[in-house]
Amino acid sequence: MIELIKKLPKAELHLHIEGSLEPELMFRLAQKNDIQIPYKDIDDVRRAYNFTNLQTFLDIYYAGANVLITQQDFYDLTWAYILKCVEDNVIHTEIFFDPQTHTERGVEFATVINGIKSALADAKAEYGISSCIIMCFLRHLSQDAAFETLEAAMAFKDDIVGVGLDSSELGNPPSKFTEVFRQAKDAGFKVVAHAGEEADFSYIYEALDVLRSDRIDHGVQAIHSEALMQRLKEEQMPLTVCPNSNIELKVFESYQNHNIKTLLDYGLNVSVNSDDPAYFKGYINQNFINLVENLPLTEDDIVTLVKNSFRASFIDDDLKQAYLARVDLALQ
Ligand code: HPA
Ligand SMILES: [Zn+2]
Repeated sequence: MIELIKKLPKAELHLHIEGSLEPELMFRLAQKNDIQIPYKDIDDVRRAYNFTNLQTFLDIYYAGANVLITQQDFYDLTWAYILKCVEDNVIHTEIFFDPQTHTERGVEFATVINGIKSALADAKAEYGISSCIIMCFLRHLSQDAAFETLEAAMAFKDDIVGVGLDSSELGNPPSKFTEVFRQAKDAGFKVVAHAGEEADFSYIYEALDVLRSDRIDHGVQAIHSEALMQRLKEEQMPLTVCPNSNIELKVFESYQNHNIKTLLDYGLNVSVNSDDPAYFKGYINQNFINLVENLPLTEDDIVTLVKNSFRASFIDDDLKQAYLARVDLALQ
């Protein structure tokens, strides 16, 4: 099973680039940029990665992102993630970035996106890895702040495929951002939103009906509504599930209790993703491995999860078919 996981080409659809900042790079950048971080060494950092819910993680994640200052920093961050993609056989990746985490500290929008973009161009040239960029609005901030971010993004419209919604979910429902998502969708951006990670399934309905979401990030709380499950199945609405994240943030008590197999058996379009791999103990293959070691997933289930990652991606249909054929080829 583990051999199968490793040999299958995959797409990753739910990856926060700031969440791929490994402690080693965090230390190097902190030193170079003369930024204080509250850790004395790498072991100390790893000890701090002990979360009780989403917010306890976010506090540490935003503090870590403070070390990112220059375009080269964002390049190095992205390039380090690309090397993990090579290792894990990820051939297409759709990465999130949080512009407000950086612009609030005085780092220019252009600095961030140009660093990410040039690493992704090199990933294509060097390894043939395709990618796209999704910009997330921080939901703990106001809709006005999201509008400012959307305006800044318009200068990079061709570099950004979609907009998303992340950060503190509870108390910040999708409907807080109705107008800015309407404008983004009308401007031609794809729409995704974190919904039903910690908050209840009503947030998933809002993401679908109010934001006109093309995918739901996480979405695991859908399980509590039969009507919603039926709808997600009928529409084949993708859920980008992140098992390690859900365990580390205590959304489920253990891998044995994770509902991904139930969602899959129901006929939903679920995929496996790493979310914030530097913080949640592993990249995409490790997420798959943790699942197969704890749940009765079959080889066919693994293939379905992997194919779903391509089906749910924002690439054009021809490339999608080509990638699905590569999965079949790897199975021969
Ligand atoms: O899992 C997450 N949920 C919400 N916001 C986030 N920002 C990074 N990771 C996450
Ligand atoms: Zn996420």
